[in-house]
Amino acid sequence: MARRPLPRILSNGGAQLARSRELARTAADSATDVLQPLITIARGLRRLAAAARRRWSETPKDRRGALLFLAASVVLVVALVPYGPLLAAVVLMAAAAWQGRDRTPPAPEGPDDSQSQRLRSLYEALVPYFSLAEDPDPLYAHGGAWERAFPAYDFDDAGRFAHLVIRYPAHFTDGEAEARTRIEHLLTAKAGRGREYRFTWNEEANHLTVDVLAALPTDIAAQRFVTAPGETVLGFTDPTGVQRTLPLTHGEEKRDVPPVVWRTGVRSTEPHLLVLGQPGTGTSTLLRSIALQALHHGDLLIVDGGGTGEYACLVGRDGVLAVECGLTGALTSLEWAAAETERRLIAVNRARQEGEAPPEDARRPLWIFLDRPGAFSHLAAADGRRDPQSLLQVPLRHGRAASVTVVVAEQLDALDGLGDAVRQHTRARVVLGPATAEELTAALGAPPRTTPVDQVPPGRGYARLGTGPVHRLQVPATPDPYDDATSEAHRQAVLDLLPPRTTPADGERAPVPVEAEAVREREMESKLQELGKLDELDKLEKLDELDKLEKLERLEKLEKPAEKTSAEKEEEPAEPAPKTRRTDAEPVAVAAEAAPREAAAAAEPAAPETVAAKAVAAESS
Ligand SMILES: Nc1ncnc2c1ncn2[C@@H]1O[C@H](COP(=O)(O)OP(=O)(O)OP(=O)(O)O)[C@@H](O)[C@H]1O
Repeated sequence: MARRPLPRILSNGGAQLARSRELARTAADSATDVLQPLITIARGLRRLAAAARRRWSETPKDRRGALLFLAASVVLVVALVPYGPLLAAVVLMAAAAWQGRDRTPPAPEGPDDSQSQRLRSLYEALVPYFSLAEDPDPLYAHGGAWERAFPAYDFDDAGRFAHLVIRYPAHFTDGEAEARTRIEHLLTAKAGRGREYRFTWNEEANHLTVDVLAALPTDIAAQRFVTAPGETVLGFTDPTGVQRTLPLTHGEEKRDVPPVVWRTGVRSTEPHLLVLGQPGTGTSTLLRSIALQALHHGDLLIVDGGGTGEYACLVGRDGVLAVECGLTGALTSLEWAAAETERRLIAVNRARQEGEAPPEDARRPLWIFLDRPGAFSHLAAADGRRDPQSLLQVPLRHGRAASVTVVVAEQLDALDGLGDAVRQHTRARVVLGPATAEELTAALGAPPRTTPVDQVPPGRGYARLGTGPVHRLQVPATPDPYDDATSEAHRQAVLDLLPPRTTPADGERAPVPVEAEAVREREMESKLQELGKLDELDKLEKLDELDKLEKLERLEKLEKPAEKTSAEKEEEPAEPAPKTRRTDAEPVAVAAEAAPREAAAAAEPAAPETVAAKAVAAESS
């Protein structure tokens, strides 16, 4: 059956409604202008009537008769006098017009004393920078008129500058970064530190505009953002920075907030991301936020050099191929990722040559997250093994065509330790936490247009996509749900976004019947006694049952490899076992973590995952 088109109001209703609203607003404005005298007279009549009513109610009852008589006499006289009614109407209208006039007191013109004082002292401070000895008509001179130099200004309730336009002489070298920076430093100091300012230099008009920026919202929790496939929300920024807003829910409330959206995939010009920041500034949180968004359309591989278990909530989730915390696991996974990128490239090229669409398993986005690669590089160098960063070359170079995206997070001071490939190919950059203008320029490739401040909340920083502008950024709160310090609302928000677990998490076991569990626990305790680890029992009491069992298993693991000779170790297969998750029509369950884990345990006998993780943390601390 042929489908009937929607009524026009529904198909392009948005534009029509907007136009109609605009027309209605214009008509209302014009009508208000034309009818202004009538409105004033009506308002005046209302006020006169109210005054008459008040007078009547205030008059004592015994005098009301006399008042009524007086009013009636006046009406009679007016009626009898020639042109009396006409004159009375004119007088009444005039009185109403006078009473109905707009009585809002005009805003006081010009600044008050303290504001004038501020403007004058700022003017005097600028004189050495903007004056020239041989200038015949100086705009800036000691004791000169600040009114000419500051054509517009605004103060906040605390009496500090909120907005300021500064005129400067044409001879000022506004094209030189150092000259501008000098002025910006001075203005930041004079206008009050601890606030963020945006400086807009209008070189054509010789104007500098200074705006104080409001703090970015820190109360936005993780949630399903309304974005297209291939779009990732890094965080939120100023409304002037971007042309789009995202509808968000905040408890019961709904609001629109301007996002910083990063586009990945085949058409992206900045297909990989580098996140930098001081420890504790929220880099892992940003990676977790991106991972939760990426999981809707793709598969993830997470390699965590921080070793603090920040990604434990993702282990075994549908779409999460692996979460690696040890060096061997990291190397194995990244080797697989490099091979998978090559496989995808070949598949895509073959499909193109045959004039067909690339196969689904070469198009499904694959995300590689590498948190703190520097820690692994250090370990690998100490152990004489390959630097995991070198395995990122292929995904970084060819990832775009193969729908492979790399996200690297590193500490700001370790920027130089990152490999060339990482630095060259991560054209999307984020810096979180306090950073100097020089550090920001080195990391982002351009200075921010706003003044960095020393005290910022976690998740606050700057983002730059390719050669675009530097945006202020606040990452949505996406805490580790297993962290005790996480609030219940934020924990639930993250848990709601996690896909179901399809494979047992690494180290997890199927629920053990209660009896069997008790037997295992007895076994464990006797084993600990044998090992002379009785003091450990105190600590273990605090853990729940499963944790105890897990610990026992790790102890067993620690014992076994120690018995092997190094020759035996070399004989063991170190062959990587790729954890492929096929995404074509016949999905195969994630080739569970077990295989690579076993390979990892075999190839790295003296350092099982947790030990390696602790070592990494110790190395880096
Ligand atoms: N956007 C955010 N909103 C609210 N809290 C945040 C945000 N980002 C981080 N935090 C909080 O700040 C703390 C540190 O965050 P996170 O662990 O992500 O930092 P990090 O830079 O990875 O630090 P480290 O390198 O020490 O792991 C955590 O308690 C986290 O909940």
